[in-house]
Amino acid sequence: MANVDRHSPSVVAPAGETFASIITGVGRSAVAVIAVYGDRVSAIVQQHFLPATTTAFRPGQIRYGIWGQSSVQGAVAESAASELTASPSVAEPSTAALPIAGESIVVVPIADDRWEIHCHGGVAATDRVMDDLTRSGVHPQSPQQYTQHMTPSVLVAEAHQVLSQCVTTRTAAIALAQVRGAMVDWATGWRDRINAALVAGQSTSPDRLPGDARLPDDGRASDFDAIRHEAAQMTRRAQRTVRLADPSRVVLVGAPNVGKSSLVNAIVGYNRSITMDIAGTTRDVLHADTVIDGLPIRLSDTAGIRSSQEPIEREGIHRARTAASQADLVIRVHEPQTTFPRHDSSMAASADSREIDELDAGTGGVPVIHVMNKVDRLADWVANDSGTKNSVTTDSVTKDPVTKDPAVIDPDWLPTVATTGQGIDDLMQTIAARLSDGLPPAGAPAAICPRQADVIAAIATATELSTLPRLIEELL
Ligand SMILES: Nc1nc2c(ncn2[C@@H]2O[C@H](COP(=O)(O)OP(=O)(O)OP(=O)(O)O)[C@@H](O)[C@H]2O)c(=O)[nH]1
Ligand SMILES: [Mg+2]
Repeated sequence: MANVDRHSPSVVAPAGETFASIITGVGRSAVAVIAVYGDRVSAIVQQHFLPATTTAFRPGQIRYGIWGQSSVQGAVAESAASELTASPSVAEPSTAALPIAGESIVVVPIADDRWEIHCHGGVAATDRVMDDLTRSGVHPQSPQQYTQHMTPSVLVAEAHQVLSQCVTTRTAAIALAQVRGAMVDWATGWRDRINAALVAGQSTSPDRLPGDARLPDDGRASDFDAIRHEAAQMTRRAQRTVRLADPSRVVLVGAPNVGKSSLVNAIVGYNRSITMDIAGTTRDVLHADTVIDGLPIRLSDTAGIRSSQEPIEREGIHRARTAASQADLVIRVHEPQTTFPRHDSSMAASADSREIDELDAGTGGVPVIHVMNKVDRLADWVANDSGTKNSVTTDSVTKDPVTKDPAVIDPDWLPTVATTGQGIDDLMQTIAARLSDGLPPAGAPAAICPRQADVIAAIATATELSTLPRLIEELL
């Protein structure tokens, strides 16, 4: 979580006072961030923090160490405090602050007057740090009061709001980068550059379109392309970043009995869904929340898709389609029997495959991971069927039923056995990797609410350089 942005909005705390505020949602996240700000922040934090290394504290560092109650109280601590405050940017760590029973934490000096303490997100750990700070004369404040102390920026206020709702370190890190000013810096940087370009270009051709080969490149065209390119990238990511506090929606869909519920149970590690060797077991959309690789995820198990006249099953299938079409990621589950079917020209079989085709069409645009479940049955299925009109050869399967031999399974499909856990780690890693594709890199600007996403989308599609300063002001 501790990625530092070079430039960050400064705090405006009353002279002589120091404040602390838990800026992540207490008990919601695995890691809590406590902002400490004001004149004496450096001295006070060092009364309690013993860093792992003894180099001087500098803004922008990430320092690991132990948080423990200081054995030094009163006048000694105060005198150390005033010395350190005199030259905070070259402060030597206080060796006087010896921890008694310490807890591993991270301290990040953001600026001379604003540090962050990253500790365990539980109530006990945050209470302890806040109590120690309060005893050292720090005034506890709510996140709202903290935001009021920040240099007024609607972007930072919005980021605080989102940060306090994030439940995992990965998502909180994205919001924290915005609290530290990633988006503010992006917007102000571009505003200054574009204003300069507009002033410089006033005497030439201010309405020139970017990339217009007939006009000489005076730098404005490439600036215009570059900001729109960056905004377009943020717009693509906005689908996910405007919902940082919510889990990613991962929906399992496929024909009945392929093992969707069994896969959900294998991923979450407990029997969330009923599984049974009867097609049509799951009737409604069932959710299970989990965290994979630091990402909050809501897995949705759904009814198997087939042609059915039964009203409850039909409604379940309708809900499955809707969930899949609104997903961040679809896990399309197959099994050997449905993937390599015997030639069955019955009305029922073709009606079922029409339903499945419709499902696949309805999830067009949503990223999909294909899973071949029940690969333990692959050899049996083909062997029992050898000599019939099956579409795979027995030879290619019996050699190694779990192989990703293209003759057996599409190489991009993940083989699993939900009932034994085989392939589940791979599946979870693939889910995390696909969801991470849509997230910004550490410290990058991100549109973290619909208002920001709308303005960024307008910047991405702007047709004239001269409209950008107004849009950027709107964002700020
Ligand atoms: N051999 C084998 N059996 C499996 C595997 N995965 C699931 N099963 C079994 O297949 C049957 C159906 O599994 P479910 O998880 O209920 O299938 P589903 O896709 O949720 O079925 P519906 O809810 O009816 O759509 C159960 O008896 C499971 O124990 C697997 O990888 N190998
Ligand atoms: Mg099921």
